[in-house]
Amino acid sequence: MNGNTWMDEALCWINGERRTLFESMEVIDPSNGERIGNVPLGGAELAEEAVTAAWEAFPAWSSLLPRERACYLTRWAEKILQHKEELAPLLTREQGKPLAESTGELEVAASFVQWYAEEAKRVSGEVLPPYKPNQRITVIRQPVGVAALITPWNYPAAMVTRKAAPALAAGCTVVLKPAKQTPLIAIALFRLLMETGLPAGAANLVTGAASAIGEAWLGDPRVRKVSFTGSTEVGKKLMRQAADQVKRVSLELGGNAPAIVFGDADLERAAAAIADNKFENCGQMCNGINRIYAEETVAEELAERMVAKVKQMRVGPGIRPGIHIGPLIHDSARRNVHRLVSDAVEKGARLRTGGHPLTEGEWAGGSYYAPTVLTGVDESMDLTREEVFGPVAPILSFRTEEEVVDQANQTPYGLAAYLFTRDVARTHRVSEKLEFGMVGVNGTSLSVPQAPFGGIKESGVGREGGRYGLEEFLELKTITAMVD
Ligand SMILES: NC(=O)c1ccc[n+]([C@@H]2O[C@H](COP(=O)([O-])OP(=O)(O)OC[C@H]3O[C@@H](n4cnc5c(N)ncnc54)[C@H](O)[C@@H]3O)[C@@H](O)[C@H]2O)c1
Ligand SMILES: O=C[C@H](O)CS(=O)(=O)O
Repeated sequence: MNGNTWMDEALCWINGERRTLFESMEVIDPSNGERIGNVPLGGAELAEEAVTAAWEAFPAWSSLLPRERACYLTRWAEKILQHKEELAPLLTREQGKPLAESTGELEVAASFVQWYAEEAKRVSGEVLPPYKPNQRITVIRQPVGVAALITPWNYPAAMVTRKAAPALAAGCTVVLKPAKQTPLIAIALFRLLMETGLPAGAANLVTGAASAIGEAWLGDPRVRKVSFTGSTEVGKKLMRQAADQVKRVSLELGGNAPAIVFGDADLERAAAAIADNKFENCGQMCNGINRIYAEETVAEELAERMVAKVKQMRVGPGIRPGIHIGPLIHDSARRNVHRLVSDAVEKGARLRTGGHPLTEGEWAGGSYYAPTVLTGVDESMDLTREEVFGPVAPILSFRTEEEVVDQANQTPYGLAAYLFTRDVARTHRVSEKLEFGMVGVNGTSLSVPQAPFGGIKESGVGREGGRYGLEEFLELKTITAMVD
């Protein structure tokens, strides 16, 4: 099966069947601006139809034995891995990331499904000690109900499975809306899910107008849960809409991650880990480093090591072998990145490499930006407060541990933070003081199936991953019985 076949069948999935509409919307390849496909332009009506299918499927799906639900998920994971080489070019074409990153993302996507297939079997309750004679207090866990899942464009495969797998494992049925920039990989993953023989209606996918679909789902009392990954702005809107019916919410929103490099750190290790994180997916990662604080004594050496690494990175169409950095998702994202870099330079930052759009030759038509390292950055510059979401590494310097922890925490966001040091006591001291949901120490890899992923403050509520991610789709029920 080739990539075109996946695109030819780019339709919604409702009640186990493919659905199309007369109206459609285009999917654009960000590496050259060309149209690569069309998907249905769904709205409130289709959204409601999807909820009806999920609502009707819920009693049977939630009544299956956990090990039966696990079988569908295991088959789904196997199919994703079996097809990853065909799906990776599809992901790259609509999202832009290099082919190796797309393959890696599909492996991660499958790992969430596999992990939740196992975890489905471990949902259990508790028997509590009685307060009165002959009293039996039992706590059970039950699926929340129909769950609405809204996914972003930056990790369009992994975010689908990080939400859908725990929801289905818990016994929820789902309606999912992928981002308009990257619906094709979500549709392909759903096709594989349907091929597992999943009962009709247990999982439904709608593409189209985000706010119309969102309003239909948030206003529908049959939907009991919404799980969203994307911008803080949209997350807040969904939270307000969810309040009307007190729906459960999980929000994974923006970040402004600091990376703190202390003078005693292994600088080569720090530079490599920071560069890997910062330039992955062209810097479009919610837990991507946004501010690099280097202790004054090592700031210049860290900058030189970073610049040397960045200069070796090849920018181009992700589909081509040997490319390290693809295009940004669209031109307005590129304009935003350039606005932030220009503001920093105007306010005195030193451009060490990059700092401009790439528009000529092989870059023509795509939204490419030269990977950038800036030194002499300070807090007056907008890029230290806003999420850059692009291939830009801004380096600030600091003198004391107290000062840098305070600066790192000066943000309304609280998703991820990183620190590099050889001092074990400092590792614990600083990790505990950082006001973020996740802290990486001497490394930047945070997203694994077994660990909770998520933020505090305006970076979101709830967690994905691990048994915590499953809890998001379960309700506790206390049964207190008198047995005399
Ligand atoms: N946390 C993350 O992983 C993440 C992912 C993507 C974008 N972002 C942040 O968001 C910024 C803007 O990106 P974006 O505009 O694509 O994000 P976005 O929040 O607009 O989109 C994310 C998802 O929400 C949907 N959506 C948008 N408006 C909606 C509404 N009113 N109701 C229901 N669903 C709605 C989108 O269609 C998409 O599926 C980025 O620059 C970045 O800062 C963060
Ligand atoms: O961008 C947000 C994602 O959650 C990043 S990751 O796939 O978890 O690394």
